[in-house]
Amino acid sequence: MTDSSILLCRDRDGVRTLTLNRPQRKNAINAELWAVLRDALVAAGTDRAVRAVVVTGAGGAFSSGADISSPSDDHPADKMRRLTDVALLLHELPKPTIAKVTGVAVGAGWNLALGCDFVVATPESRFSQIFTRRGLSLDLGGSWLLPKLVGLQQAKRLALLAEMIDAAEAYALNLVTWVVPAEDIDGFVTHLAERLVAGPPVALAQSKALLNEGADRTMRDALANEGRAQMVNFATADAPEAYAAFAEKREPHFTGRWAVDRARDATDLRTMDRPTVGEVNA
Ligand SMILES: CCCCCCCCCCCCC/C=C/C(=O)SCCNC(=O)CCNC(=O)[C@H](O)C(C)(C)COP(=O)(O)OP(=O)(O)OC[C@H]1O[C@@H](n2cnc3c(N)ncnc32)[C@H](O)[C@@H]1OP(=O)(O)O
Repeated sequence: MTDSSILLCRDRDGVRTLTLNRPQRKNAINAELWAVLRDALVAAGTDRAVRAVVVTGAGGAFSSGADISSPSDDHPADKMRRLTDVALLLHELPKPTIAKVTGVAVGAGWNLALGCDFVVATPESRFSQIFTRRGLSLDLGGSWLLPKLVGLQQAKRLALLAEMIDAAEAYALNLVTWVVPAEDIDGFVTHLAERLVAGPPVALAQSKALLNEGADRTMRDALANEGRAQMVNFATADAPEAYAAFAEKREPHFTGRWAVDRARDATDLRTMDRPTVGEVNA
């Protein structure tokens, strides 16, 4: 498990919590923190004991985006590659991700939160696509995420005007999933993560990928993708377990293993071609 003083990694009951830990800079992300965050996302994606990931910030802020306190000497292209790596790893992580936002989330800091599957914020949280105030434009996937979440015109309003908005407005714009009182947010996120950990890992990963890709597909292609995903789900032990649990009127216990060889994990979908049922049962 990757751990460093600027990114804290904590595991509990299948939930890995990654905490940006540069509170003196509102958790601004410098070159070192981009690199550590990238490694932590790779580790979370491949560690089969990790069933859900929470990303948050220390010291009452989520993240103030890229560190602009001093011009770093690494090449801008290297910076952009690091941001690209983090954005894609987060987007394609085959596990549910939750951004727990207290305080500010601006620039790449906000898009780090939006790159998670769920955003939980407090009423005091504040958000800004602040880039243009720094002579920059959107990054960390903001140009893909914002139009999908709020529509093109509101995305341009947020990006071109770089306004600071509060959690209530962010929620109204579908940019926050839940707004929770500050005193309740830790318990809320813990319970949400527990619900996700109890789910079928393969089906959750498939559902996330289908929805991430679905909006850009034709209905015909989306249905074909759903069929392929369902074939994989049916090849795991989780589908028959769910049916048996229903018949026996009990809660299912999902493992994310193949039906034929229950010792084999099926959760490492990213590193293998999505097999058809025939291949798995061969
Ligand atoms: C292929 C070729 C490509 C070429 C491209 C070249 C481009 C180069 C590559 C660029 C890659 C990066 C892309 C950019 C991503 C971004 O995220 S840009 C946006 C950066 N972030 C900001 O501009 C936010 C700056 N901060 C603020 O506006 C405010 O701090 C706040 C977040 C609104 C909070 O305000 P407040 O609560 O009043 O706190 P402050 O007192 O302002 O801050 C407390 C201390 O923290 C320091 N700090 C805050 N934010 C940052 C930051 N982002 N970087 C560094 N330090 C920060 C702030 O200075 C205070 O410090 P002290 O004064 O020492 O107390």
